[in-house]
Amino acid sequence: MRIYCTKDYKEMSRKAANLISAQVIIKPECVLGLATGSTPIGIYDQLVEWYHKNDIDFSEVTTVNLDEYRGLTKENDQSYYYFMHTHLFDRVNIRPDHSFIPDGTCEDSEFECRRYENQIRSLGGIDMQLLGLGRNGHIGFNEPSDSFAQVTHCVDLTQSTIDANKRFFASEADVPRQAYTMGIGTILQAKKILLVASGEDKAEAVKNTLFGPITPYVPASILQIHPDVTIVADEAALSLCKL
Ligand SMILES: N[C@@H]1[C@@H](O)[C@H](O)[C@@H](COP(=O)(O)O)O[C@@H]1O
Repeated sequence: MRIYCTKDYKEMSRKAANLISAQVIIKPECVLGLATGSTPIGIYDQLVEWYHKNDIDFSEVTTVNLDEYRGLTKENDQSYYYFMHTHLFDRVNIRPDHSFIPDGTCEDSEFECRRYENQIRSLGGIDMQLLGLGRNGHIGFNEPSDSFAQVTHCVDLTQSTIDANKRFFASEADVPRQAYTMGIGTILQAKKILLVASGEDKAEAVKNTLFGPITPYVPASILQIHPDVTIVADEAALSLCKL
């Protein structure tokens, strides 16, 4: 596990964007696993800036997203589909038929989860998976639980996640209670994993992820056993770790 400690959010974003850009340079036809949440926004902005300077080309890249709220349409400005289009897809040359996100409107959850998992497999797996970190240690929407979920599945969001994400919605009642997410197994099969974290409110989760016991109660802790994980976090997020 490589750990980069950056001064602040801006530096974290640039460092992580550099690693993604290196992946695209090494393998232009790579499959990038992407994440949502407020943390990756600076990374996407940086990639867009480099795209305009012709320093990165997404024309052969395929993307797969970690998760999507169940029940939100693509037009809903809180859907992860909308988020990805606003922050990245509509601003660079990723081909529309080369980006995949679970379909939040599919009511048959078993069908949708199987379809999405097969989609990722048919692409040959993920070369680099970008991950944010929930305050309770969740990755994607894999919430703390008594076992690690293998494949893409439908989850009931915890109150902690609903509370953390309600800032994006008009009211708490509008926050979806369920989501489709890649499983821990899906994530761990990525060849490389890039975890980003910023701010003091992630410090406890970062400490438990990096140095705590490997337990499904801190889903990100399983990253300790993946052979190629890079963490890029700012000083505040690493403030409880003795490096
Ligand atoms: N499903 C997403 C996660 O993928 C993300 O990592 C987390 C943290 O978000 P933020 O970066 O806004 O703290 O939020 C959501 O729950």
